[in-house]
Amino acid sequence: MVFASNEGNSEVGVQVGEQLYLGLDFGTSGARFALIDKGGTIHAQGKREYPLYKMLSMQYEFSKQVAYIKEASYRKRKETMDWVRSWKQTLFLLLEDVPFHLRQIIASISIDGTSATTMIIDSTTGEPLWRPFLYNESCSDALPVVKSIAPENHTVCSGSSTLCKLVSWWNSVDSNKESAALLHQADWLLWLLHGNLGVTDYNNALKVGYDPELDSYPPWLLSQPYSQLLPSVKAPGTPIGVLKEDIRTQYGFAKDCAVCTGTTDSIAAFLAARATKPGKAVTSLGSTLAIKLLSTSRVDDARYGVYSHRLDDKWLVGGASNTGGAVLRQIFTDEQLENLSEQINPMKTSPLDFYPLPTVGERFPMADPKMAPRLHPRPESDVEYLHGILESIARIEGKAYSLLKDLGATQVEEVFTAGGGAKNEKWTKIRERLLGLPVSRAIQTEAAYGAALLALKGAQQCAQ
Ligand SMILES: Nc1ncnc2c1ncn2[C@@H]1O[C@H](COP(=O)(O)OP(=O)(O)O)[C@@H](O)[C@H]1O
Ligand SMILES: O=C(CO)[C@H](O)[C@H](O)COP(=O)(O)O
Repeated sequence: MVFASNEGNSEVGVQVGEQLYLGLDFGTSGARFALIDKGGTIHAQGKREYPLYKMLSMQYEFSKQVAYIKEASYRKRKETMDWVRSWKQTLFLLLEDVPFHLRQIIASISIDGTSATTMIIDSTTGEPLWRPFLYNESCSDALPVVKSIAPENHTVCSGSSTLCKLVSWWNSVDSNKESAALLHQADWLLWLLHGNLGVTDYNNALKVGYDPELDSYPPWLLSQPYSQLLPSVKAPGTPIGVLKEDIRTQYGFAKDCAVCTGTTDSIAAFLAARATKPGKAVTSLGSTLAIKLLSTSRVDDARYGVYSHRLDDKWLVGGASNTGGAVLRQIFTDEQLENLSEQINPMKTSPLDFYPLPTVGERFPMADPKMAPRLHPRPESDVEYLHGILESIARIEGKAYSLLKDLGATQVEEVFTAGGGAKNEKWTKIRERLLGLPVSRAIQTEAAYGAALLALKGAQQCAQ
């Protein structure tokens, strides 16, 4: 646990009667919180790695001859991560990390999670009926069915979409369908706090097929038998209820502490950067590379993994590549990254041409579940190797922004960086050289800060 509080730091004292707003970010490799006041000053922040809980999972294999077999042909039991237990534990550890004396004046809470991380739960108890489908998992078995019902190149026409995960589950089980419901990771964590099942936000709902322009699920989706599992959709930062009484008393939060709808991690990172003009963009260099460009025009094209999230009256056009920090972490420790980066000349072009992926499969700017990582030949020098990887990831970023322009989005004119990679100044310079644009570290680089801004938005709605 890394914990920072501004306790004792006089200039961030809390004024009498002042209230604070808590944002929680459940990212790929860990979770964080940020506690802010209405002016955006941070009063406390912290992070937790996910505890590693293992569980035996039923690995269903299907007969290749029968598309929708009623019974699994055989089952393998293998050890797998118990994400549900890990996320739940992390949520309450983060609440414990919030300074006790500040909890009483927290007016609202919001949470962001990884996009398309899909949970099938019991609609009465909220308990999971199945293991979660993670954000980058591809359920391509469902793709033909999804493509047969959705408009051509719709956002859901990707194996990693929430809808493909829902259809894959629906076609692989025979029981529990009538009592099942779908939630996203952030929705389920928020439910643990407020207790009202079946609510999501229009950012998380995008990849199950929600249309943020119509502000509804489209008819082609509502006519499907599994549409009964879909949650109701509200704008991000909408108050859903207040903190459950048992949690409130156990942790010492205020009686009317509101719990508000959340968003996805890369949208929260965009909100944190507070980029408000079309043409401004945020690249989240976390475990993945997620791009969000503020555009006056909407662009959706699943052939390239491009989709548009709604942000009030504009569009956040972009996508998420599987390249990014996860590949770096497979090869280097954070300390090695720091030391090796120091020795890189960012003005020198690396001759190495890689496509860094942590495993097979890419989502954006090419949607290719079979794309293999390319990280060889590895040079003798680790400095040159890291330089080649950073430059190759920057080239992918450049291709992504060019693609968005070619597809009709507002031309990018400035890029802010969020996520763990934002601290790497040499990487920033490499990216600036390749993008030919101003690239800088966002003032606030943590998605948790964006989630806290959503909590602030929700509290202001409560006050109206
Ligand atoms: N100095 C650095 N240069 C480049 N990448 C870094 C550096 N330090 C950490 N990272 C990368 O940042 C990533 C973690 O960023 P973070 O935003 O916490 O990820 P996430 O929220 O997606 O789990 C790691 O994958 C790590 O490789
Ligand atoms: O890569 C990811 C996890 O970090 C998510 O896919 C990322 O959140 C992108 O999804 P969205 O654009 O819907 O936020």
